[in-house]
Amino acid sequence: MAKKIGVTMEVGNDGVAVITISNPPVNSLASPIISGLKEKFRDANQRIDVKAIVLIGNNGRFSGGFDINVFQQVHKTGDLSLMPEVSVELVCNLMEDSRKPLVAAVEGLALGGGLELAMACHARVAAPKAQLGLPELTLGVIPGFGGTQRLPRLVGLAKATDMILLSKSISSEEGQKLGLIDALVPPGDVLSTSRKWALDIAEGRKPFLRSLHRTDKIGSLSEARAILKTSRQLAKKIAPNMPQHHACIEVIEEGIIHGGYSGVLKEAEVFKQLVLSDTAKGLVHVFFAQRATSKVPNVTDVGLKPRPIKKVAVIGGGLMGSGIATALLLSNIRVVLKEINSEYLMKGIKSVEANMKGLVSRGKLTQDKAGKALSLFKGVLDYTEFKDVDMVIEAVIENIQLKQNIFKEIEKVCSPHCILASNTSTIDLDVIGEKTNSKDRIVGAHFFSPAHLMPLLEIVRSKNTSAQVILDLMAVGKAIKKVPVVVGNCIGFAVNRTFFPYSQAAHMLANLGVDLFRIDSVITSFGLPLGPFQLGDLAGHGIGLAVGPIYAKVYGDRMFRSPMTELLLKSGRNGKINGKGYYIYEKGSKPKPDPSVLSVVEESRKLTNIMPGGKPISVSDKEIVEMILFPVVNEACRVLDEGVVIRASDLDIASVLGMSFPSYRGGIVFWADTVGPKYIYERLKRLSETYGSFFKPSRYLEERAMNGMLLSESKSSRSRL
Ligand SMILES: C[C@H](O)CC(=O)SCCNC(=O)CCNC(=O)[C@H](O)C(C)(C)COP(=O)(O)OP(=O)(O)OC[C@H]1O[C@@H](n2cnc3c(N)ncnc32)[C@H](O)[C@@H]1OP(=O)(O)O
Repeated sequence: MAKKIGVTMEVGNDGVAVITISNPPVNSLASPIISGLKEKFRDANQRIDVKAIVLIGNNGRFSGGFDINVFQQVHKTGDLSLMPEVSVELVCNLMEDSRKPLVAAVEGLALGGGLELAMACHARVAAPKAQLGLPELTLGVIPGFGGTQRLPRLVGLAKATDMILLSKSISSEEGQKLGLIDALVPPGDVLSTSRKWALDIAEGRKPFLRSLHRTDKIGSLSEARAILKTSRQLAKKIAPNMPQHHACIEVIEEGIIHGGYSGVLKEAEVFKQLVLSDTAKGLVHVFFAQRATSKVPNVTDVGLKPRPIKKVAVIGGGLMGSGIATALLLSNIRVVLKEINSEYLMKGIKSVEANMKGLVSRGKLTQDKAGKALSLFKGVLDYTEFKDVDMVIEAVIENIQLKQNIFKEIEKVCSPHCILASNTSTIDLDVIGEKTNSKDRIVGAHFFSPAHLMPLLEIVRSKNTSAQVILDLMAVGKAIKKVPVVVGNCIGFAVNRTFFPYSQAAHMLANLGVDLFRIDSVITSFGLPLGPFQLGDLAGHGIGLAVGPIYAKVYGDRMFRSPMTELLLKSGRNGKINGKGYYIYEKGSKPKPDPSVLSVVEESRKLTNIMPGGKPISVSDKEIVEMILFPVVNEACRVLDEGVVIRASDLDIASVLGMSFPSYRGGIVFWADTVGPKYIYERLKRLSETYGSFFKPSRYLEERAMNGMLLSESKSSRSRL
């Protein structure tokens, strides 16, 4: 059925014109909506039978904001004229300065441009629990329909900068307390109360307030300057590599100093500059890429419905198992945690409790909700409870035989429709399920540590996994607030496989004589939260040593073998777990580089003996980034070539959410396309001539570079999914 897009106006006997935005699913402000709004407001202002106006969104949602597809069009074409004129012509002139009062009837959500339209109305009536916010900075732009000016005037400068800089939305209940919402009424009364409110303004019973003209919440200039100073410090901390936060503060300041209208004009100018920034391109790409992950051919488009998953068994109460159990419990899914003895079981239970406590102490969870979640939790030592679970997630150590035995056992004790998932990060699913007759029910549920906090869930599909099982796991992933990305079966799957050269390249550079702390600092300046050495410390070097041979078996042609990890472990450094790795970890303080680790590095350098002429190489920061991340891009090319992901943008999301690759760079493939496949190919080729096959460009990269194609351009469907 075609979507009904447009703006309608109905004038009631009471003289109130109700203008309705219809653009499912979120009533985004696409170009036809904007021209429709202009037309209807003009019309309503001219008609003598209209005394007042109510603006509402169809189907219980006010508006999700400006149509983000238009940003994408602008990015593709570079044509800024695709952006309609809204801020002055529609919002200031036709709405806020209208002679007839205008009330926003807010239900569901008013985000971005949606909230900006509501703020240009002369009052706002809302239903409970509506979501209100200006999330534009997450798209690399600033609010562009006057939000930078009107929000501070309605809720105060401190709250407004907090909401805008952190893209934090609030509920209509909080909005009412702050003065953003004038009346909170039951959902069924929103329209009738709005009509009445509009007439009350028209007939002088309620004030005719124009947000942009208000000054009562702004405070004195010196107070405002103090708040903006704090905001600048916040922006520096949270977004050191992004332009929109600082730009937004400048625009807000303009309005404080020179008045709201001057602020609106500056906002429009800065908005246009930012739309075309690389940051906006990356972030808008990530917005759509994330939504694309929920479209899986032959799974989500074949009429299947997800089955309810109410009870899950988790096998193994270690770091991963307890994190997974926590994530499930937080979404009201019953969990039985199985361990092999009571000591391990107690440890697992305590970890889950500690996870909950951590969330409560950081204000992310109420004590009451933590208590409720824990009431759904049970520890067990045998399989009795498994007979009625809907899904098992195995999260034991990476040992093939152990996993094979567990799957053989659970196949017997669980019902025939129970999903059998493994949280393995490296082992082939076909091998895990080898001893069972249930290959269609076996699936990978690869969480990232800490599993109750990290947002990515890699769903690994073997050639036998059924579409229903994939769909069920996708639904569970969404229910526990993860972003599920469906990937194919190979060693390391999409994320760990793509990033396995990350630490190896770092080891190579360190063995070539580059300071390891400098490497970490260059990579964090690029935008990853942890450099490769600190990341190794966090994961624990024991794990690195254990999975190394598994990767070497299949990707041996492009491995750099460094003795550093072994030497590190020999010197008693396992990373954060035992307080000592490349860095020193002390409770309550930030990790400190440990100069004494340099003797380990020296020993490694002696053993590898790869420094040309025995002397450390000299490299720029840019070269460090290229030597660390281009091999990652190279592996991403192989992942694309082999069809391990459905589409290149899935790998972008997986890299952003699984490896914290900076979202403003759009993910690993998007970033590589920005740098240019030809440039990357040529750099890798030269590096491989100097330093060997670790850098050898893949066939996919070479083909793309030679043909002038982007890495993300899809070719024929060689997907293994
Ligand atoms: C000038 C202005 O200041 C600039 C702006 O207004 S920029 C836009 C600001 N608004 C936003 O950032 C809100 C973005 N949207 C969201 O956060 C969420 O979509 C939401 C909270 C509105 C709804 O969430 P949810 O119900 O989970 O649905 P979700 O899957 O995200 O979206 C449903 C569909 O609507 C689309 N959509 C959501 N908001 C959209 C928007 N503003 N423009 C275009 N499409 C949008 C999504 O792409 C998705 O499409 P698909 O089904 O084809 O994949």
